[in-house]
Amino acid sequence: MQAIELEDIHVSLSGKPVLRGIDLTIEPGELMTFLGPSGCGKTTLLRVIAGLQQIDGGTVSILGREVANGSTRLHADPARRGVSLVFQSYALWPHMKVRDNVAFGLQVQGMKKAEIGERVHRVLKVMRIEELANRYPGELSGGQQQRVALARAIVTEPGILLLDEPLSNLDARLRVEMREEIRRLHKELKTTIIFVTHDQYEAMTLSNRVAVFFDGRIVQTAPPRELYRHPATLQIADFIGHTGFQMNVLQGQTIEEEGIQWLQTPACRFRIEGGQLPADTNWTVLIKPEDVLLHDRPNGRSVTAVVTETINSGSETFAAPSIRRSFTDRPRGGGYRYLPWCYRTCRHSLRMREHLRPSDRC
Ligand SMILES: Nc1ncnc2c1ncn2[C@@H]1O[C@H](COP(=O)(O)OP(=O)(O)OP(=O)(O)O)[C@@H](O)[C@H]1O
Repeated sequence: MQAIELEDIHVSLSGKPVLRGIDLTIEPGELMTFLGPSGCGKTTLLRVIAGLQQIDGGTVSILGREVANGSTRLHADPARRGVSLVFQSYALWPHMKVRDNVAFGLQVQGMKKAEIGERVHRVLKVMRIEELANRYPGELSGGQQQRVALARAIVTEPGILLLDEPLSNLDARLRVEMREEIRRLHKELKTTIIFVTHDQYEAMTLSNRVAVFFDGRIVQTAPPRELYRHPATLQIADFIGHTGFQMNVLQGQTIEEEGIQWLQTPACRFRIEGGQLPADTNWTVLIKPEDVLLHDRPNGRSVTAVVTETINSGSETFAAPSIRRSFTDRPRGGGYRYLPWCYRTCRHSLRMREHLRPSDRC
């Protein structure tokens, strides 16, 4: 049985289509992220699953039970879907102590007092906030409030946990800590988790699978590594690149010389290995900055270039090597040709990282 099955979900808000035919299956115990630029419909889909948003078309099933159907107008109550939602704003009750905030959901369920006490204690321990039990939300830091919100969501032991950008209000360091916390929770509780974010780093480091949204549609669903290595479209390739540094995009054509097939681009040419491409066809070549390796002397397969600009971000130096000539025998015209961005991490080359300067040869 699947944890969640979405079939051809359509939602319009104020007459504007916001979800345009979403199909998605999430397996039990999966940690899936919804990733995409602002306004592409991630939160709306999360609200559809939680039951906070009616659908105009399609069906939603949770743990094998249909909970929404656009044709029959079925819309199961959010409280009866077995899901728990944590919003971007923690929405803790300010007049209640941490212990009471966490206990609230169990009280609503009519659980016995002794059992509530035991469960709350256990969850506070899991979230490592036992010592905060008697404080009010106003006496907590952002990260601590976030943990309380998560404790409140998991105390009812939901089969499915929905997290809507839960880390966006935290500073960089707390984000890393909370990410680890969510990963640990997922491992320990084996809950199905959907995590909404527009931060690709968060999506790539947290999830088993990522669903990439653009304009109300899911354009690719894949494990992070596959998404990174085999993006389905140029748009995804660009979105999943290094923040702030665009992918190098080259137009190329297949050519054949002495039985060897090459992909010729204005900057350089690539030998086609492991198969054949159709002859004399045009291709778009994507080169990730991190796949361009800098060497301080030619090695027979390298392209001679001059580094015209570098940007240092601390752990990495980005370089724009300008290629003077193609390494083919047929240079087309003189001068500079192309500026592929590349970057080096200290893992690859400490020396280059430290000594790289504009005008260094690479
Ligand atoms: N109540 C509403 N009425 C009309 N339009 C809405 C409403 N809520 C959301 N929208 C629109 O629906 C689209 C999708 O919104 P949604 O919040 O799902 O996007 P998102 O991908 O989660 O964005 P973000 O990352 O910024 O939170 C947006 O264009 C938004 O303006």
